Amino acid sequence: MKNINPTQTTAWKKLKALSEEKKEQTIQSLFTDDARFDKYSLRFEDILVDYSKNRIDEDVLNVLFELAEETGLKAAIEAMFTGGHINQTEDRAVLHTALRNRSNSPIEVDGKDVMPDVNAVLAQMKGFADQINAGEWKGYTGKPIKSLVNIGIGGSDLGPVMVTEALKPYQNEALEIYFVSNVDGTHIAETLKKVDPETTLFFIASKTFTTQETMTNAHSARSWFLEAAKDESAIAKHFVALSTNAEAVAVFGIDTKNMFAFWDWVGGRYSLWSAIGLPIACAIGFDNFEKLLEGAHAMDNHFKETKLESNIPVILALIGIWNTNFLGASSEAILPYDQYLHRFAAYFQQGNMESNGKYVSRNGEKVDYTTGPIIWGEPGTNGQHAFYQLIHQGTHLIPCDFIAPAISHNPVGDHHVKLLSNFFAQTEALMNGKSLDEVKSELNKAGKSAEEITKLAPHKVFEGNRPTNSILVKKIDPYTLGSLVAMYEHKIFVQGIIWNIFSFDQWGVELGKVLAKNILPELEGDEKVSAHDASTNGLINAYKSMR
Ligand SMILES: O=P(O)(O)OC[C@H]1O[C@@](O)(CO)[C@@H](O)[C@@H]1O
Repeated sequence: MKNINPTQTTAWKKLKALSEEKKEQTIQSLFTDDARFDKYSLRFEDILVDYSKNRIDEDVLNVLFELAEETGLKAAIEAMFTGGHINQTEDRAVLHTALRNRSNSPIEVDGKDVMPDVNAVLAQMKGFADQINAGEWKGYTGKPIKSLVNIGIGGSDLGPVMVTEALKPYQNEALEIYFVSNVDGTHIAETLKKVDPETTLFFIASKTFTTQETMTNAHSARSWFLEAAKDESAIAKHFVALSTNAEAVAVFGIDTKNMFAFWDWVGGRYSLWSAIGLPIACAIGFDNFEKLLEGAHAMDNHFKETKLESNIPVILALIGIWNTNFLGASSEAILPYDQYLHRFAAYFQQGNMESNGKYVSRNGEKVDYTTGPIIWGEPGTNGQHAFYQLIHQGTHLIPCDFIAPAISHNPVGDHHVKLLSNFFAQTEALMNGKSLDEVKSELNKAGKSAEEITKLAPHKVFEGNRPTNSILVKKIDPYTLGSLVAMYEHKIFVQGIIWNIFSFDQWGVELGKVLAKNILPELEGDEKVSAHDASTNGLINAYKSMR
């Protein structure tokens, strides 16, 4: 893989010049004819991606593709899919694509084809999920399992949460699924109120099986369970482990035959396709989990095989770079017009920000350009009543991805057409805005006086020219969701390559954890602490005086 400072490339310098040359250009002015939609939208099976409402034209896009070429994107894609150790700081391959490699073509890591192991775990997951769904997995009193509790955090939580919420229409109604992630005792306490130890199965989901929150919650769940079951032999019927760390699983007291393994070349935030996805497979059935894998695999093939100019993840990534590095955006909003997708943005907060929230480049130097954006978002239409004021009339440029299904799982009355009318209207409004003349004319028609118009008009003008992508899918089903998630994963990958950063480690999460471990024992007893700065000492001592 190349190791190029992107700002040193010819393309970057050209883009800089273009951004200067075109700084007065508006999106609206680019819609000189109807051809623009056809030219700047792409169809991938049941997914339509319309990127025409961006501040891009042919000049800009062509140079963005040159940037991708100059930074060695094609070779980087090949390196990932073929098991190269592209996660260089951890000396690991990055092969979440192997987990959904439905072609079963060999993929080697360090000379060994990983597909037999991948398929063995998938078979183990199928066997288990089928038993759970058939009510054949019995608890210690012989009752079938009816409550699933996943205990995990970060990538061991966000993916299963997002997918089971997104695919709730496909969930086995005989099963309830809960997720505990926060070490705050409230999370486990409130969850355990809802379940019965005789009919509850716990997934202890942790790649490392060392994460403080997860192990604390797991031990609390174990204690709660044994208060009822008494006999430790019952653990085997109610606890399974999803991990790469068999030794730690055994130490916890879970039989390793109840362990569903995955491997160090699966990043936590890319792990929902692995054993971490077992609660998904149990909740929606293994057949639907397989469709999720198939949808992601189809997008993998698109990403791997399609020329840059028609490659959806590449285009989304390049437009993101244009917005971030040349138009000054620092965040991106993901706005799904689908209530079932209410955790979709949260999932990609980790997926994107833990991957590209880096300020040191692949050659160990501090970058002199912006890298990963802040990702945020809420479902539409709720966001319209919360933060769209800023998106429309704030001082920040916030590129937005609008996502919507053409078909709802809940065709209640005229709800869906109203939802979609807002989905279509918002990107139109963000692009076209409303001019001062239009505002004055409206106020005039409303009978406002000249003085009132003068006072009010400036506040009612919408500058517009705010970039958006519209992603319209036929329906949020397992296959389509798989494709959508993979699409965003590959967008993140492309941006990491161009920004010349390592997207698959996460050293930035370590310092806080270490300091927390140092402080933990200091919170015992009543003696004052003085080992820290005045603020941290002050806070800890105030806490001690309050409790
Ligand atoms: O799955 P595990 O090993 O318990 O890690 C949980 C999460 O913690 C991290 O912050 C890494 O420490 C995320 O990258 C990861 O998804």
